[in-house]
Amino acid sequence: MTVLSLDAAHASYGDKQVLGPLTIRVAQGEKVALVGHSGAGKSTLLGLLFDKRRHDMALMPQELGLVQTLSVFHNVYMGRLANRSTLYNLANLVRPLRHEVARVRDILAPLDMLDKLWAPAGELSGGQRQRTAVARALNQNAKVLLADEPVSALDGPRAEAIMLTLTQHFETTVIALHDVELALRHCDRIVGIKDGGIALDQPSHRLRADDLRFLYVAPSAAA
Ligand SMILES: Nc1ncnc2c1ncn2[C@@H]1O[C@H](COP(=O)(O)OP(=O)(O)OP(=O)(O)O)[C@@H](O)[C@H]1O
Repeated sequence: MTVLSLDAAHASYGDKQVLGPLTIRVAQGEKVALVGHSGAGKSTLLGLLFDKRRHDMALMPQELGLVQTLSVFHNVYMGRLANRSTLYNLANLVRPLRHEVARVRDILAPLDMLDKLWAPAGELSGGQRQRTAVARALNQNAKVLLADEPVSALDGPRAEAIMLTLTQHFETTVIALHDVELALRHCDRIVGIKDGGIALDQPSHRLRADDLRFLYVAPSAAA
């Protein structure tokens, strides 16, 4: 069953077209990696996919979207805002409820972030901010994850562990990754973006890192 699709989609910023025409289908259960040079259009493609089904997908944008003045607890809790009433959310913002704190603690513990539960997001390192955004996505009631470089600020072993967590937790994932080795290890389909279009779309088991090298040669002047 197809859970995400675009048909001859385009994206422009001002009068500059940066993506398309582009057609893609993502089936339920697929773990897709978007790879390609910086500026190829991966984030733009994730944005188009998100616009198709905003209501029931978890999104981890590259800039993370954390509220800097709020604690890690509050930022992670926000993953569930849409599932609760405004009154409940307000009450929990002012005085966090014990079971909500327990749920967030359970998510943060394996991410090694428990000691930062009440730290403001603005006082975290880049890697800690990324793990907070991962926790917020895990706290969302969603089966599909769209993520833009979710582990770029993390060291090797932690990046591996979090990629494993994300691809196991969410039924379907589309993740933009600079690290092609990580993409090949954790995703079952590789979609290579080049100059605003799909230049490669293959199962990971048929590919090696060398096969993806052409995606990273200098983009054309139009990109
Ligand atoms: N807000 C914007 N205004 C104008 N142009 C933009 C904007 N955002 C992106 N672009 C342009 O659109 C193209 C695609 O950008 P996009 O961010 O989708 O690439 P990307 O593959 O995600 O890059 P990276 O790997 O560096 O995140 C680039 O040429 C970029 O300069």
